[in-house]
Amino acid sequence: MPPLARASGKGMKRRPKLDWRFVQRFCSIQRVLFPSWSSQNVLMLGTLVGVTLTEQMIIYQVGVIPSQFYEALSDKDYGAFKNLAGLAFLLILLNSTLKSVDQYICSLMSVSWRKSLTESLHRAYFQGNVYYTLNVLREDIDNPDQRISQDTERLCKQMSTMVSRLIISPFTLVYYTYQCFYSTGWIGPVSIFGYFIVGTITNKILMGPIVSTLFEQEKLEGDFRFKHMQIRSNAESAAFYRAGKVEHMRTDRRLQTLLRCQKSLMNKELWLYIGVNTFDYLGGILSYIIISIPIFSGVYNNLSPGELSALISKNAFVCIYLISCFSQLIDLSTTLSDVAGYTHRIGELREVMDDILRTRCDYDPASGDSYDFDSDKVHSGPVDTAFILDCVSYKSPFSEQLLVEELSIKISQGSNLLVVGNTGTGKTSLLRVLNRLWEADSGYVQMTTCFGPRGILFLPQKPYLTDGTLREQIKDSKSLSLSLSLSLSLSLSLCRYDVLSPGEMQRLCFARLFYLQPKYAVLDEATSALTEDAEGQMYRGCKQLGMTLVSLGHRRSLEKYHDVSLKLCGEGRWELTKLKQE
Ligand SMILES: Nc1ncnc2c1ncn2[C@@H]1O[C@H](COP(=O)(O)OP(=O)(O)OP(=O)(O)O)[C@@H](O)[C@H]1O
Repeated sequence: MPPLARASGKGMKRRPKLDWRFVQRFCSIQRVLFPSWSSQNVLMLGTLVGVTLTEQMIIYQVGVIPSQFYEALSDKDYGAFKNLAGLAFLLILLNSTLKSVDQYICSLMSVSWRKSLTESLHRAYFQGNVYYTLNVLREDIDNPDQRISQDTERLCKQMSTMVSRLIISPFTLVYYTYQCFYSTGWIGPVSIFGYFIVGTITNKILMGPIVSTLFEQEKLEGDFRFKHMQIRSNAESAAFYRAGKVEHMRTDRRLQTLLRCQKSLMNKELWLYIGVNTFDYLGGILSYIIISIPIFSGVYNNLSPGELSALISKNAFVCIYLISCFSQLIDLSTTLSDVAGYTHRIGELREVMDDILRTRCDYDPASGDSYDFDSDKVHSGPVDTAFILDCVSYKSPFSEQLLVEELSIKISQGSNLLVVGNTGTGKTSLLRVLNRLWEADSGYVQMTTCFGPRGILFLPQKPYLTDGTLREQIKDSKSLSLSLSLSLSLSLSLCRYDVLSPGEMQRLCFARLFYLQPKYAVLDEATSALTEDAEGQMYRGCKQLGMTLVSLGHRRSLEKYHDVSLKLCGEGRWELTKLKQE
């Protein structure tokens, strides 16, 4: 099967836009945020609808109070004025409380959405080897880490700022359209709807280029952060190379590219802001134009000046509020363009992760299940065998040249295998194929023993230590059958890569192995940083614990711990020889 990387169509990538694809990706994200009617997010949204509806009722009451003030003042009715002032004060207090509760629920929802979306992305990212394929083999997805951490957070925040305005819009639009029609006849609602349609079309045109530029800006933001992370995690090596000057230049270059993109985004946003602000101010004038029509056509000629001012005040409120409902929707276009950019980035990541899972050769399209190396489920085969390779050919993902051709070998209990060969001949790649990180080009690979303590463990060339205490790295020190001359005590709180020497890290990996005591240990130059004495101690330890070893290495000293040698000779050739035991 061809490597996944070749399946990734770099050239087929479409520019992210506010299109049907956006709608599909947005809806698929909503299904993650609102998985069922009884989910917490749905309940929060329901509460928000309740709060905003009550808020709108109060706003209406507050809005019509000025017209009642006009009436009370023109009638010089002190009692009515006093009651109105008290009522206005109470309503305003209630309104501000409800508005704050509304904002509070929106913030809570943003956090809750982030939790649901990030957890769902994590589930896919850490399933099988998706994180490996995504970071190492796929070129079509930039900065997955940034998409999961920053873009998700921003998407949820922007959506939460939109939600309370959006969910209430249908109610306010219907209600105020009716009120507007009641006061001004058909001319009011028709002109306001026309104004909204023109505003929406204009903003849609202005938003187009913003979505793709925002997408690009987020990519460059990730690249810039990655550069700093690279320096942070390789600070010592960089310092030995005196790489400060070069790295300074390269990091500045990334910053400049990012800032150029940010400026271009701002230039595009300027036109959108001009559009949005023009529609906002036009909206303010439009309400008076609408009200003027029945007044100048003599509809209200029979009213006294006091009644007319009260009516103008009430009508003005209704029209202005309806226009402001539409203006708010138009204002959302800047937020919507952000939401579209982030939706595309997260949607694309989800699609690629699904694709990786689907294209795995162990994926069963009928059941949707995939063979999981983390579980105890393994292909059936002889009990005393770890791997069976039959006519296996493999190559690196971005090359057409086969590293090894038609390799047939059985790795069985008690037969320790040493894999040797020049640099780049495909030794580690063989382990990648065995571990199903890479798919073989042809042939048949079978792992007949489970991965884990009772089965097979891999010790990669570059030791992997997670965050946590030293004890957590090896689980417990009690089973160490060899004294590990680690210069660090077990109380060390954080065991990071830059604290331990490469030799100490390799010893720690062996400590893990001695603790877990697998049946098979696959060691990729696992003792390259140790002295021959220490190497001997480690290998003897493994043998005492009954492990069968598959080692990769250049040292001749390794031969005495193995029974068979597989030499990779380059250009696809290989040789299998029996080793003489001392
Ligand atoms: N992720 C990758 N993407 C593309 N090519 C890769 C990748 N990893 C390794 N290769 C290429 O595959 C070839 C074999 O690499 P491999 O790591 O198997 O070499 P090796 O025999 O283990 O070498 P060494 O003795 O230095 O460890 C090399 O040419 C390497 O550049």
